[in-house]
Amino acid sequence: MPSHLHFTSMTMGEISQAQALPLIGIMGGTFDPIHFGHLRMAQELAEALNLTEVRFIPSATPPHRDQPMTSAQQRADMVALAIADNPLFKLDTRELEREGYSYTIDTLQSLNEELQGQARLCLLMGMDAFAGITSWHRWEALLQFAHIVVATRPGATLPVSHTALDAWSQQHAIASAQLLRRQTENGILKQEITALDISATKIREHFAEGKTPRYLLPGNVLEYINQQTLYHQS
Ligand SMILES: Nc1ncnc2c1ncn2[C@@H]1O[C@H](COP(=O)(O)OP(=O)(O)OP(=O)(O)O)[C@@H](O)[C@H]1O
Ligand SMILES: O=C(O)c1ccc[n+]([C@@H]2O[C@H](COP(=O)([O-])O)[C@@H](O)[C@H]2O)c1
Repeated sequence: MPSHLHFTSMTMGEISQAQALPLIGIMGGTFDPIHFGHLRMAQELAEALNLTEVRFIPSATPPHRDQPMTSAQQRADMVALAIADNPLFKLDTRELEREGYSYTIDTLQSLNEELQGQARLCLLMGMDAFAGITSWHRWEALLQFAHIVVATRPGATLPVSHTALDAWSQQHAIASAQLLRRQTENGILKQEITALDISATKIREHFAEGKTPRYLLPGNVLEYINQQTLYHQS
């Protein structure tokens, strides 16, 4: 048995019960705006991990960046439009209903309380987000509430060796999606996905330069942006 599997304190019955629980993907983001990079990542991770649903959770007040150009409600509206045709994808607005910074740990804690042990959580993120995770609020406690699944992203690299993040990643590494399903302790899985070099920053730049970001994001989201004249369109 690999050394990172710690089954000793659980009975076989408890282990198979944990393995049978549905896995829910948690896709947090600023989504300013949501684009095909987010949607494709959620789809591929859902398939790789056999997730029963993916919850898109727009951040109301992101802790580590400037306040977004659009309101939290507008970003949630765009997410709702983008995921409307996918029964696997759900919008969760709990961060819009909370005061103060939208810390992920608080979100995971409230989800776990709500689920009452009837499902397990997988926190989905791109490699760029993972590279900065040691600056997150109570980052080392995140694994108490969810697995962390890190998707590859063009331009983003693995943590540099001999850092706290590198040590943590190695200590909790899960080798494959199949092992994640079987593992009772939360861990960190790196998952290769189709490389789509799309970012919300680039999309906002397209608008600023008077170019169209068509084909980088869903058509109905682009329509909404145009209707609401978001992103400094003249
Ligand atoms: N093209 C992509 N490939 C893989 N992961 C992505 C991609 N775009 C976004 N993500 C991931 O989705 C999550 C939410 O990202 P976010 O809403 O900040 O989008 P972004 O495109 O990175 O935005 P911005 O350019 O404004 O920083 C993060 O975990 C991020 O790493
Ligand atoms: O909890 C934190 O301290 C924290 C710090 C930075 C980012 N996050 C979350 O990470 C997700 C992706 O963030 P971003 O800035 O890449 O959109 C989003 O859900 C943020 O709320 C969370």
